[in-house]
Amino acid sequence: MPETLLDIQKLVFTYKNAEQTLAEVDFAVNVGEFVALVGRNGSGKTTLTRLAMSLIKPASGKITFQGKNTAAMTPADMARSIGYVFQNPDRQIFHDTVAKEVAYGPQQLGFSPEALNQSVAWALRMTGLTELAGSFPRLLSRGQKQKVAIASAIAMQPKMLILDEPTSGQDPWDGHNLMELLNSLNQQGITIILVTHDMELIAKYATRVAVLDRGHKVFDGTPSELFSGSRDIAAWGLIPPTAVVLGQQLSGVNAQNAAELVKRVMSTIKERSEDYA
Ligand SMILES: Nc1ncnc2c1ncn2[C@@H]1O[C@H](COP(=O)(O)OP(=O)(O)OP(=O)(O)O)[C@@H](O)[C@H]1O
Repeated sequence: MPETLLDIQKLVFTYKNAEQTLAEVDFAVNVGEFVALVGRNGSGKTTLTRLAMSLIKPASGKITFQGKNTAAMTPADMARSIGYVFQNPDRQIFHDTVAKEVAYGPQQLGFSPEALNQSVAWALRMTGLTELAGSFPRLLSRGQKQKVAIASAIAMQPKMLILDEPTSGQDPWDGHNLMELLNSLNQQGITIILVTHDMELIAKYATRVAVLDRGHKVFDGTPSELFSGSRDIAAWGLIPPTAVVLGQQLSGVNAQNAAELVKRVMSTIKERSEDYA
């Protein structure tokens, strides 16, 4: 039996003077999963993660973490178990060196000096920041700042990491490096929830995808189920990865005919880029 880490049941949330943002959402995450949380802008993804962190409280419904009800827990309590990485790393960087920044969280949690040193060294090593330990974080590139935010989160030895659109605004190389980092953290046992609009990343890295649409969870399954063509994902504001569209459009092409294959691939890519231009 997989062990449930985060269990969200029948969660309802409404911002003041607004329409209902989340409507009876059920969402459970097991130990070791790499779950993508997707959906069009305003579908409620960030709200759901903020509820999981106890940054806001639901109108009704229940959230448990490792079987414990989080209703009376504060964000500081939740930070012991879940590392949260904001979309904009500038929102969570305050100290004048990378090392001090990464050490702040575990210091607040009361790590012993030895555990603190070990944890900070591990977090810097995992994120490739060891050489930048003495650097001023605000002068780093966006990709490096994002890694500082992740190092700060993992230095607290969380069971789970929640990242809200960490690759948005990054160049493809930084985005790729970041996903490889998340993949290796996941392989080291950290459960991951990734909020993203990037279907290519989901197809490559996620073990499961949950789709929110106007505050309702409308899909929860594997990336291959989501992209199998059996669901109208465009109605949820999602665009399938290029490889999936190619696979669907090229079925029946004789793969031994390389020239024809290349021609069809190129024209499909061109059509898609015109569709979404
Ligand atoms: N502080 C707030 N007060 C009032 N309404 C809010 C607040 N924050 C978000 N909302 C509204 O709640 C809805 C869900 O927002 P949320 O940020 O959770 O969506 P999202 O799926 O994360 O969107 P995006 O992909 O754009 O980040 C939206 O309609 C948004 O305008």
